[in-house]
Amino acid sequence: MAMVALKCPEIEVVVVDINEERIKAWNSEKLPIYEPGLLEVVKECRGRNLFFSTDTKKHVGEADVVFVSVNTPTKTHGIGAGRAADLTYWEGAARLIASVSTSSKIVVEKSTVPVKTAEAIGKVLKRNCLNPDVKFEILSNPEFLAEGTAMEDLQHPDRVLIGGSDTPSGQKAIQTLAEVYAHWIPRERILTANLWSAELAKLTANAFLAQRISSINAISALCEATGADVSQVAHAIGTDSRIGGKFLNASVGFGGSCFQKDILNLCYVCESVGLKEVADYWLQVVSMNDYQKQRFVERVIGAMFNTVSGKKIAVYGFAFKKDTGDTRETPAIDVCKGLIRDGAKCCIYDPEVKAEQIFRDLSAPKFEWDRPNYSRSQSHILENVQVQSDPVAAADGAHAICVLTEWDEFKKYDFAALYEKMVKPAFIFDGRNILDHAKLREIGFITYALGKPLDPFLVKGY
Ligand SMILES: NC(=O)c1ccc[n+]([C@@H]2O[C@H](COP(=O)([O-])OP(=O)(O)OC[C@H]3O[C@@H](n4cnc5c(N)ncnc54)[C@H](O)[C@@H]3O)[C@@H](O)[C@H]2O)c1
Ligand SMILES: O=c1ccn([C@@H]2O[C@H](COP(=O)(O)OP(=O)(O)O[C@H]3O[C@H](CO)[C@@H](O)[C@H](O)[C@H]3O)[C@@H](O)[C@H]2O)c(=O)[nH]1
Repeated sequence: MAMVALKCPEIEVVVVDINEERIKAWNSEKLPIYEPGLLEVVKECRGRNLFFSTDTKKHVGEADVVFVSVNTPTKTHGIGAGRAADLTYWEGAARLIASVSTSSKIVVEKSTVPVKTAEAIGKVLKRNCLNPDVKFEILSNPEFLAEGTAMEDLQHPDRVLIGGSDTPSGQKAIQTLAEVYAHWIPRERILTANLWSAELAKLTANAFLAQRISSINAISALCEATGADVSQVAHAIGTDSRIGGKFLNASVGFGGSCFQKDILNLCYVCESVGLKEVADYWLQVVSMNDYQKQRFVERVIGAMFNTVSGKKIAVYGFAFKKDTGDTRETPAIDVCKGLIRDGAKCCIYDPEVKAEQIFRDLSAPKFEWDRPNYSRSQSHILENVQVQSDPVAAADGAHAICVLTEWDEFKKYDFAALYEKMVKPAFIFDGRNILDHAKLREIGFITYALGKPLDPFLVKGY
């Protein structure tokens, strides 16, 4: 919405949220999320044609176009728990729109939703609006930005997708929204589709992207077993223009609020229409991701003589990727919990994630719909977690460093100095393959690089 305000000075944009704290932060110097370049844009537009308010009734009532971007998390209980999207917030927003509307509106689905949500929302809007002259046109306009690069993604998107109904009023609404984006996006990049295609395209895009990561992560395990190098394999296949080179970085696992949620949602939709085999196919992407996190934990414990009990392990990076403070579904949660379950003491450093957030994430029970064995109390977890604001202090007296986020600053650290402060043998487990492994070995570290030929120290029988 900040980008719309920036590019369309004649449009008044009001962001409303029921969360007062967040709106207060949006109106301050310290925004509620860290996203490079966002503060500058907000500062330029705020008070001009961009406003933040908790007065949902007033501003929704006055709007011609309402973008609904509320959260659509995975259901945690009831029918479809662990798979289906929880549409409570969406329905709440739709009821509010219906109750305050005195003029016709375009309602834009910006949240990621299951296919056919527009149909359900249409019914809620129609049945709850008291004024029979008010008409609602629903559009699906899924968002494809990635966190950490959001401003660049919004400024130069590969495409914008707008789905609407085939009726004349549906087509008119599509054109209205297309004109907003046409302020800065070339027309040929503004794609139109029917509602169901647009809704399904969003889930499919995330499923395909996540599938690439799970595929290369599966190959990373095979590389370690055979002496191949996953970076070389990824480069070799990525130069085939049919495959392409992006999203082939092997990692400790994908995280973020979207990939897992949206694949589970896709699987639920498949199951609901009787396509069990299709659901099983996509579910494997999530299972492979869980396997990769577990494999990393086992690698750490196995390398350190099968025991991490009482050992301090420095964890570098807690965010789910670099350049964000977001920790939703970050692989660091599962990895830290896995190490602590085996007795390790994790000392975590992340340049953007606050200590309260880390403690909250590690104390919350994971939604364990598929892993009943993990349902132990979380209290022992927190006793074994320390959060450090200094990476050197985090490594002081540690047996190992685990790199779990690809923050650029990690590459610049003085690892020789860190080595001096650590217990020997000192280990480094690079879950993002961002460090100079040859140099680390020269310093004396036992170095594990994901999907790369194993350090002789880690090979059985050495
Ligand atoms: N985060 C991303 O990078 C990203 C990218 C593409 C799509 N999406 C999708 O966008 C949606 C939102 O994601 P998010 O990460 O911003 O979630 P979020 O939980 O950070 O934010 C959602 C906000 O909606 C507010 N809200 C809930 N009900 C409301 C109501 N009735 N009226 C007004 N405000 C209400 C909440 O208070 C919250 O601040 C999800 O469907 C997500 O899948 C997110
Ligand atoms: O080669 C890669 C690329 C990414 N990742 C990991 O995958 C996760 C997701 O990364 P990314 O997709 O860059 O960030 P998100 O903000 O989750 O963005 C995804 O999810 C958004 C929400 O739906 C979509 O809008 C975006 O298009 C889609 O990329 C992160 O943990 C990354 O570290 C890898 O492990 N290897």
